[in-house]
Amino acid sequence: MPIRRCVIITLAMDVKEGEIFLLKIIYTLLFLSLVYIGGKLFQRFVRFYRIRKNLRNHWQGPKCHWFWGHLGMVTRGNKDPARFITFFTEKEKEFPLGFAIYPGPFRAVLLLHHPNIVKKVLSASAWEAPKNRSSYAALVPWLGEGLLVLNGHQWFRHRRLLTSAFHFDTLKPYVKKMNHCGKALVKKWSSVIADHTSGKIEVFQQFSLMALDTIMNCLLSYEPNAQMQQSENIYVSSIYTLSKLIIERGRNKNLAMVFNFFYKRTKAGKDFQVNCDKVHQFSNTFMKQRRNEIADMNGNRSHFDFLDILLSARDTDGNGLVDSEIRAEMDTFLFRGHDTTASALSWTLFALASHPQHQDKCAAEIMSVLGGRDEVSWSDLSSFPYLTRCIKESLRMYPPVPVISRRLDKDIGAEGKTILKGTVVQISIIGVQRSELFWKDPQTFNPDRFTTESASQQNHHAFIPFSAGPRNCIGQNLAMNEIKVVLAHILQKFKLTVDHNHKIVHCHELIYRARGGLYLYLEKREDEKS
Ligand code: HEM
Repeated sequence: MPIRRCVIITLAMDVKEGEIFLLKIIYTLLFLSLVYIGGKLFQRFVRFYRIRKNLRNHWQGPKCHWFWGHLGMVTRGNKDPARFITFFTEKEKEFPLGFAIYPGPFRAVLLLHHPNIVKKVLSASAWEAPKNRSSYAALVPWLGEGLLVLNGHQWFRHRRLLTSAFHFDTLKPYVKKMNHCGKALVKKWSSVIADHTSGKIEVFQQFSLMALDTIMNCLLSYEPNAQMQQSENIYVSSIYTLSKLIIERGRNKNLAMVFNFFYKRTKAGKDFQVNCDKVHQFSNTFMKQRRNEIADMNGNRSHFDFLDILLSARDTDGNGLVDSEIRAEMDTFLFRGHDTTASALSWTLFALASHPQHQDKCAAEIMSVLGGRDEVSWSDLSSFPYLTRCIKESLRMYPPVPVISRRLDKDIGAEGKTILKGTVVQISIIGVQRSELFWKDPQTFNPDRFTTESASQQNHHAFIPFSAGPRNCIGQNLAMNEIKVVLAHILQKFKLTVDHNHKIVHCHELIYRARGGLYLYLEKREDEKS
């Protein structure tokens, strides 16, 4: 007798009619669930097969293993961290539009570095080309569902509610706070060097703390004084621990660490959770305190910052953001608003230190505009054309965010090719900005690429450090203002030179940074020595 019939008969001997009926329903549901899961898996496989076939037929890529693909080519924990940067830039001659890579048997990614195709993807609506959430997976437990990772209607709602926080009227009073933090940095650096001697500093760490002071001061009207007391402030030390843990997780050779399920069980994963809790506690407490302040003053608060806007923003139905959404935005903006700016400041100063002729021109421009004042005003910001060109050239060569990722939700065609719905696309900002097809001598630092005349002849999507289209960087004006103010303070006082004994290891870890630090020598400017 077949086993199935035998089981049914045995069951039938012990159970009543009603129970048999119930069992039949359970078995049917189980069977239907299996069919559903199988169908979904089959559907996914068919979609992946179509995408892979399209990529194989129309988008060439570097040679790879027939089954494992390029797994191992860009491996985690690669011994050469600069490999990641070169990987994005060196394939351009071979594949001028972009190329496909297969990081394993069931994954396919299309890397784009041609401005015309990049334009098509970036100008697609946020629904047609949503963010690829898996590229932000490690950040989500910390940052929550903020603007950076949201998609669809939620993203649209948040972006609309937050846009007024970056209008010029809101940004204007921030310049005073930027001056304050820039001056504190100069004071700190002055103490590093004794008169007529030179001092060595690691700029990434210095700018990171300064940018954190600035962003918290601007957005929350709170100064943690991170520049002076990094380890004493729980919030500051926690976000440094979190960044460090995320970077270490990215370097970890153990592939299982990609999955939150395994990572959460490790010591590092538990440490990560403890620090996430501390950061969230800070944001929650701060938010509640501000609510009380607003209530105490019957809404008559004298200053209006980002947090005030978060708390008071209402959509057309009169609904505002709930506490968890406000906290996610606070955490997102404080994190995203400091590390990127610190990277931009570090690389610009490095570029100027490597090219003294440009550094001197910037310093002369700053001194002529400020005329001895030690405060940069809002109107001064548009009076530094040479400095602005140098900053842009640095953002071209060393984009703080070198790559961004999308998962297409519709077919997109460009340059005679089609990218199918469902394809994961990586836009190589660094590849576009160092393309030999669009930039003459792309590896040379040349600020004159950004004169009004040269810029007008350039393909607009060949320079996208802040991305472009509906999901461009909401904080770009704030960032540019801060970079100008801080560099004006530094270059007015100091002359910088490169430490040629220290090898610079370029890498992409959360942002474009130098592994092991970026060291420069400081010297007081001649006119400052007297
Ligand atoms: C030099 C400094 C900066 C650079 C190079 C930069 C670059 C970028 C890039 C490339 C994106 C697109 C990311 C993607 O599509 O995945 C982006 C988005 C974003 N940036 Fe920035 N950023 C900078 C400064 C800032 C600052 C100061 C803030 C906050 C005050 C900020 C907040 C954001 C947010 C919230 C998004 C997500 C916007 C959205 O999806 O609607 N960024 N940034």
